[in-house]
Amino acid sequence: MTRKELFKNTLRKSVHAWKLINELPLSDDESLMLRHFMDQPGFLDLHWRMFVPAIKGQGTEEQKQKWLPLANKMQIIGCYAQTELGHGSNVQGLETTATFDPQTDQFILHSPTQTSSKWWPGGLGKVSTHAVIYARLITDGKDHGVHGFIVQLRNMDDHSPLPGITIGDIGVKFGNGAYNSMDNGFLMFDKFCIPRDQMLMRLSKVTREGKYVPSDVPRQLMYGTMVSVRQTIVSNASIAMARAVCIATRYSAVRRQFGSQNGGIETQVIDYKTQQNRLFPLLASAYAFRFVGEWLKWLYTDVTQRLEASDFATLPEAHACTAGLKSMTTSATSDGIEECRKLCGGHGYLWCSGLPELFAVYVPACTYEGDNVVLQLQVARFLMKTVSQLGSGKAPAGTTAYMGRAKHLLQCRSSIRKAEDWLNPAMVLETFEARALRMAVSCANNLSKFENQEQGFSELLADLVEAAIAHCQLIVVSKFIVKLEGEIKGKGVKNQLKNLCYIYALHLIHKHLGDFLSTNSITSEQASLANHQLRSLYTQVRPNAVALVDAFDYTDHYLGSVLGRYDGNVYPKLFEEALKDPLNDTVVPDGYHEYIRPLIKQHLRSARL
Ligand SMILES: CC/C=C\C/C=C\C/C=C\CCCC(=O)SCCNC(=O)CCNC(=O)[C@H](O)C(C)(C)COP(=O)(O)OP(=O)(O)OC[C@H]1O[C@@H](n2cnc3c(N)ncnc32)[C@H](O)[C@@H]1OP(=O)(O)O
Ligand SMILES: Cc1cc2nc3c(=O)[nH]c(=O)nc-3n(C[C@H](O)[C@H](O)[C@H](O)COP(=O)(O)OP(=O)(O)OC[C@H]3O[C@@H](n4cnc5c(N)ncnc54)[C@H](O)[C@@H]3O)c2cc1C
Repeated sequence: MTRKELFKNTLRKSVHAWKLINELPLSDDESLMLRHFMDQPGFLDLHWRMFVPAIKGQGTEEQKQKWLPLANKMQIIGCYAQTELGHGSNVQGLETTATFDPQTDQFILHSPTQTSSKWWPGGLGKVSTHAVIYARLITDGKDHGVHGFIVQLRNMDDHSPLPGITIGDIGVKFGNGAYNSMDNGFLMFDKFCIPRDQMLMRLSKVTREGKYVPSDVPRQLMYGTMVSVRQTIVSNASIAMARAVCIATRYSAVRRQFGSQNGGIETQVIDYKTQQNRLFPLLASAYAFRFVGEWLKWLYTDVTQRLEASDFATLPEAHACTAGLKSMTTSATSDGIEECRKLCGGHGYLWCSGLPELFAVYVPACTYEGDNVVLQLQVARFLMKTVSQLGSGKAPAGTTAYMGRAKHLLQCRSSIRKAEDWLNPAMVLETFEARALRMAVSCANNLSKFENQEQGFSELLADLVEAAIAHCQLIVVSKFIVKLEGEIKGKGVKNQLKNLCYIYALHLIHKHLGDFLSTNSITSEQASLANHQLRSLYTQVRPNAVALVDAFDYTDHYLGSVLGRYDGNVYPKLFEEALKDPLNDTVVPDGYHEYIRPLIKQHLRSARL
């Protein structure tokens, strides 16, 4: 499809999905599943996952009563317009202004520079009638920082931009289809006025007289919508990873290369230890991210309930966990999808393998909802704060509770003696805890050598990110282990999950061996025992690998992959797909008479001379 066709077709699908949601009717959770099966980025994502939650989280009761019924019935369509051309990560650096005018009781929205243009918001370019806009609030010449406002963008009769608003699509993005179904947009305000009651005023207010009244709740609640979406992105990482792994596993069982004895059949590529060493950790990650996603959903629900009761104690941890796990799981999934493409050899590069499109549509997850490095630095700040409070009498809680055992974890030596010890959950956990804590403490010690903490933080950014990743990996491993300790239905399922859990943990040890050795969390002998155990786990997973991806229950239609077909009938279907290509519509291609024939003839002439 051309971009215009793709965009219009996504509108058609979105509106059809909305019709089904109402007619069937579907619950909120089922509606999200429908979005998942629609399988194309579109304006509904931003409307439901960001615009509506932003109003719910930051609007007053009155504002919610006014706007939510309209949004819930989709009589208005909204997006989340925070990022600008010049600033995305640095939200406090946004430039759009919202200046209160006491004469008219309005805010004047203005884009003072080119870099202050809103740039990237999904659904903004062509669809949304409204947006939650983030702008610097100015009253009486004073800048109160960034706040949210509900703004109508387009005329409700003919969809034209309202006077004072310049709006459009930012252009083609990575890939052919992929994220191009979405109208990520730009927007500039030229002294555009909105009524005062369209500032989202749950967190702070501007009175009729123009007085700014900050609230006593943390200003970070303004970032609440991002916390909510980061949480869903973690579960989505599992879905995308599982999809790629399903394709690569099924195809690896079908594909044969080398190893034929006396004209017999060749070896299935899935039987090569190198293939297993690349594939099975990704299979394990798909399961691991699912379980950590379930846990994160619980954590998010818990913090939301606490916030409603004005208990803000767990907000920093919820922020650190959602930011860190969003970052870690999306980076691993993007890399994992690309690895699955390579695991499928040359055919993985064909569009009909389903992998190029999956990669192209998935990879911006490393950037949107917070650049992955910037987010790990938030985790690092949280860890440095926790380390600095050790010994102050305030016991670390939640995912940093292990830091409360710092005295032991800083000096303990791993008691792994044989390969099977690496299947002991307590020993594995202690190894990850020791590594994470020692990396964090080492950063804290290095930081303390700087007179200026901010300068030290800047100097140590790379180490801090690694410490944050170590902490996040510990969370994922520990939540997988907790899952195994709970009730698991199905004969033999627990054993399979156990294998995957230890593959996940041990492959991380192998991958980050430098960390584990340099922190003395394990010795090189213990590392080689871990590798030995890992190989043994691969052998145990091998006979069940296809069943473990079938368990994701993805239909052929959803997978959209000739290589990942359930029936394994890959080669005839590759031919069928090839023959569908428009280049094969004619035997002699367009351009033959114009370019190929004259070229050949010229050679023939010179050959005769
Ligand atoms: C597959 C699809 C799935 C779902 C579909 C849904 C949607 C469609 C898909 C994509 C849509 C994408 C939409 C977007 O991208 S919207 C734009 C997203 N933008 C960002 O994420 C920007 C990232 N930047 C930030 O979040 C912040 O600027 C920052 C990096 C966190 C820094 O903020 P700043 O105010 O300067 O804070 P600091 O000075 O660093 O920290 C102050 C203090 O605040 C704490 N903090 C920061 N953020 C939060 C938060 N969210 N919640 C709670 N607390 C927070 C921070 O830890 C620090 O605490 P101290 O105790 O140390 O003071
Ligand atoms: C597909 C897609 C959809 C999007 N949808 C929306 C949307 O609906 N609404 C919306 O408001 N926005 C949206 N965005 C914007 C998105 O949220 C931002 O692009 C994202 O937050 C990253 O910010 P940035 O572009 O400013 O990156 P930058 O911050 O400019 O990052 C550039 C580089 O600088 C590094 N860097 C930046 N700051 C630091 C630091 N402090 N320390 C170390 N390194 C640093 C980063 O790691 C990165 O390598 C979308 C983006 C994409 C790609």
